[in-house]
Amino acid sequence: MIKALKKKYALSDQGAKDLLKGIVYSVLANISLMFPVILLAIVLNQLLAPVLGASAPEISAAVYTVIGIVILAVVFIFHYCQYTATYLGTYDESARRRIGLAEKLRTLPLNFFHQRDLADLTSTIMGDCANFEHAFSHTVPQFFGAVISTGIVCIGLLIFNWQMGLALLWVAPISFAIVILSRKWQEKLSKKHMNARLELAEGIQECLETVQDIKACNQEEDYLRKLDAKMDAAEKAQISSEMTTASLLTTGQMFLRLGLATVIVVGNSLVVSGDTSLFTYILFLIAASRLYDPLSGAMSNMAELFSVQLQVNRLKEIEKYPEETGEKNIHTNGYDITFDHVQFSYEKGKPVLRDVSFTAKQGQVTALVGPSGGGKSTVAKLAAKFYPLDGGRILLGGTDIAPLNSTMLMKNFSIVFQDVVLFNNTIMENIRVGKKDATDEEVIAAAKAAQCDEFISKLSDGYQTVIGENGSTLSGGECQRLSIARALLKDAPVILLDEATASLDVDNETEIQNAISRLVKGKTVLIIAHRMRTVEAADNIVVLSDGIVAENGTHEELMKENGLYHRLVDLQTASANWKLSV
Ligand SMILES: Nc1ncnc2c1ncn2[C@@H]1O[C@H](COP(=O)(O)OP(=O)(O)OP(=O)(O)O)[C@@H](O)[C@H]1O
Repeated sequence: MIKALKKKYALSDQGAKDLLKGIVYSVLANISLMFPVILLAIVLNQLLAPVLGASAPEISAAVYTVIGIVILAVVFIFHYCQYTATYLGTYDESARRRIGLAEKLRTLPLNFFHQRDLADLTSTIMGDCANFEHAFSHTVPQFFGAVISTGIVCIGLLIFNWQMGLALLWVAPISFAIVILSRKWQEKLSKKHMNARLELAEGIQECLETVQDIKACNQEEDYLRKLDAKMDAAEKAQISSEMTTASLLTTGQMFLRLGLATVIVVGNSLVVSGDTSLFTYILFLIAASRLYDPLSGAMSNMAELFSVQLQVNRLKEIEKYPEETGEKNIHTNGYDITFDHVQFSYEKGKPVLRDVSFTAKQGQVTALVGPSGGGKSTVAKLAAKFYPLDGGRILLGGTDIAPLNSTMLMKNFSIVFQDVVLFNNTIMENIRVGKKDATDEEVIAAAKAAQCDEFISKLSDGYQTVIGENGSTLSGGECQRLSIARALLKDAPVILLDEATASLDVDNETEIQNAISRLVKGKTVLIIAHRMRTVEAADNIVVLSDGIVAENGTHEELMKENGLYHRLVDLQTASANWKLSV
């Protein structure tokens, strides 16, 4: 049972045990609610007996009072236990689930994050987990509790008097069938609603991230119109899903109440014919009022369970995603990076790299140049094993990186990306990301080498200044220098520089390049730069065009070849003389 609950609702061992405990206490709490009904039937039977000329056992008011108090105590105890088992258990499980998800995300390959949409992931981690909290505290135990306890009571009532039992219960299977048979329909509408909500979340996130550009292009109206359309779609999907569920549910619940009419009709005729006692009749009338409430509740819970199952499936998708594996002990013979007939595509059928082969030697600077979209950044990312290849091999010091553990492999790389990522933390900690155990002195030395010291000293709190989300309080060039400082601090044997000096002015660029020159001594350096001037001194230049290596050699060799590289240099020289004219 615990295993089945674990599997169905993606629970931990403890979570499944707590849920089972919650269900058992829900059953007991529901059954305990029948005790006052039985006591009431007995009291009514005794009160009405003289009026109706029937006989009933004489019980004193004191005895009824004592039994009443005992029943109240039992009801209270079971409800208290149900409350603690379901609510406390659920919140503990919720904490475990969130921590588990975070742990899982930590172990997933980078590929996963490139495949999944950020808004979708946020919605699973935040929204779905909050929905689970509600479902597992207010719905799941109550549903199973109501179904099991009323099932037991129904069996008892059928054994006690099968005719009256049938009159009371014939409606239940039909009512439940209305809700169960429409499950596929409800699920389809819930899915539609969920997708519309996700699209809206993506739209809002995109809007917040690009608010500057939207305003700069005077696109607010157009953008808000599109966002409005997404809101309308989400609203319509929600109304349609909820209205359908509510209509089906109300139909089922109304049908259930028909049972009261059949109890009255059948009970009347059985009492009149003398086939049943007045006590039985009264008992079934009261039972009808008590039994249909939990059954109605169970039907509502069932509808919520259908929708929760969709979210559980999304969670299971993350939990099932194969974790980052691979050899953790990495042995390489030096740090040459070799691309050996590499083929790669982001989307099936759309090749981005076709048969790319070259070697970036240790102790040398290898530059990747070429027209935009030629595949330079992709090559740099593949060198660090961000994605699996479609064909060919990438070797680090003669070792194929495909079977290696990415996290361990990454220890050999210092990377400065085009898009700098900074955290909403102090400058000191943002640089320290490069080397967790670096001393303050080491961090400051790296910052000085990356020409950061000057602007940092002008900030009110110096290295302790908090720089806002993704360095929002700094300029593009300052962010880039921090990212270079981070790479300098890491001091790994392989250095990937993707447009590392793109946001710097000429003075800064020269100084940073001096710093980088110190950093790269004896290392394998793969550098992507659009300014040909930056790569003239490179030991090897790989010209990538349309996913293939078009040319390969030193600046002088490539200039002699008079091919694509030559044309790119000419173009840049021409553009250097370009002036803005009005
Ligand atoms: N995450 C991605 N998903 C799908 N396609 C992508 C992705 N990243 C890049 N591409 C595509 O792959 C091709 C190569 O892109 P890449 O960024 O490697 O080129 P690049 O030479 O670095 O370009 P640029 O000089 O403009 O930065 C392009 O056609 C691009 O549209």
